[in-house]
Amino acid sequence: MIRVRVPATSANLGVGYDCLGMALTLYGTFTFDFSQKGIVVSGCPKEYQNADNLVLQAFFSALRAWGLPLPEGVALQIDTEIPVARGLGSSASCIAAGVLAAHAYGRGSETIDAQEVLRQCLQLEAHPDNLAPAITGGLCASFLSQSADDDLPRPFVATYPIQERYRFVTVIPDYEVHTQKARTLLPKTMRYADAVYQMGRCAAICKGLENGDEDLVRHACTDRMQEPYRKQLIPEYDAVRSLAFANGASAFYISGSGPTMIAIVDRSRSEALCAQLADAYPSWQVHCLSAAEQGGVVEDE
Ligand SMILES: Nc1ncnc2c1ncn2[C@@H]1O[C@H](COP(=O)(O)OP(=O)(O)O)[C@@H](O)[C@H]1O
Ligand SMILES: N[C@@H](CCOP(=O)(O)O)C(=O)O
Repeated sequence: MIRVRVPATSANLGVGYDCLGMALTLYGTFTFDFSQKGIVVSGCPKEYQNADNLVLQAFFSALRAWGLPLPEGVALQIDTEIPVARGLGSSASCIAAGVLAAHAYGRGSETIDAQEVLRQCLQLEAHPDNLAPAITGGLCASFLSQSADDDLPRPFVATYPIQERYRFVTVIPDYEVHTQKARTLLPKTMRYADAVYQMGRCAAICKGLENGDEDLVRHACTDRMQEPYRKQLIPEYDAVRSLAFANGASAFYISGSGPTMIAIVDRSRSEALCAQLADAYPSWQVHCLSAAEQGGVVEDE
């Protein structure tokens, strides 16, 4: 039996499209039992209860890539707090869980090489922004680079701890947005001046989250690259944003490709803000989360 716990992740942080992401204290647990033949999947929506399940795809593709023996059967039980297609990295959590389980299954207690695990995960999701923090925890700035002797692009990840004072009030609408669809809304090119606007903010928000500079975070967290195009998928975006700022938020952004929205706030104001948003949207989930320092782990039985 192998059990893997993986955090939810919030990609982009508004201004870091496809390169920033952080782990949050909301978790999925994936339990693999190899005692019987055949494939059984439980604990997830019916449409994923089959051998095409993303967790199993990641598990088997990693075993094959590493030349490790395959089990004759897997019973996979999924217990997750991470909602599907809401912008909290459910797909990355599935992929990270599958690859970490393959490592534990085939390589036992051998030390995990996070870069190799991430490289394998990238076979199933091309952008590392959710996958990097799902594996390493914290706030990650990531990119891919391929030199002449690399067969595949190599991921590089800079990890920042997040100041304890911050809370991430996470507002999860009761409808889905699929990442592939949200990506089709984005333009193919960007003006030079907008790239300059974006780069400074993308670098600065990492420092502001690390050192607790709320004012820096507030001014850095204003995106021109994807939020203006995607907010049309979230009819309540403007109202939620206004309510968040009226109740003490320092910054506000669409998590990943949405529809979840996150208000960054000092912990002293976080419970009140959470209560306001939960009152305003009673059929939605509203959580007051912290940054998760730890990424995916194989738990002892
Ligand atoms: N428990 C699960 N089992 C299998 N596949 C899942 C599970 N949860 C999510 N997925 C896959 O991830 C997809 C959602 O990913 P995506 O659209 O990127 O949204 P997000 O990652 O923000 O939740 C689903 O359509 C499905 O393919
Ligand atoms: N950078 C990606 C992130 C998608 O995150 P998800 O949690 O919505 O899958 C994007 O913005 O498309």
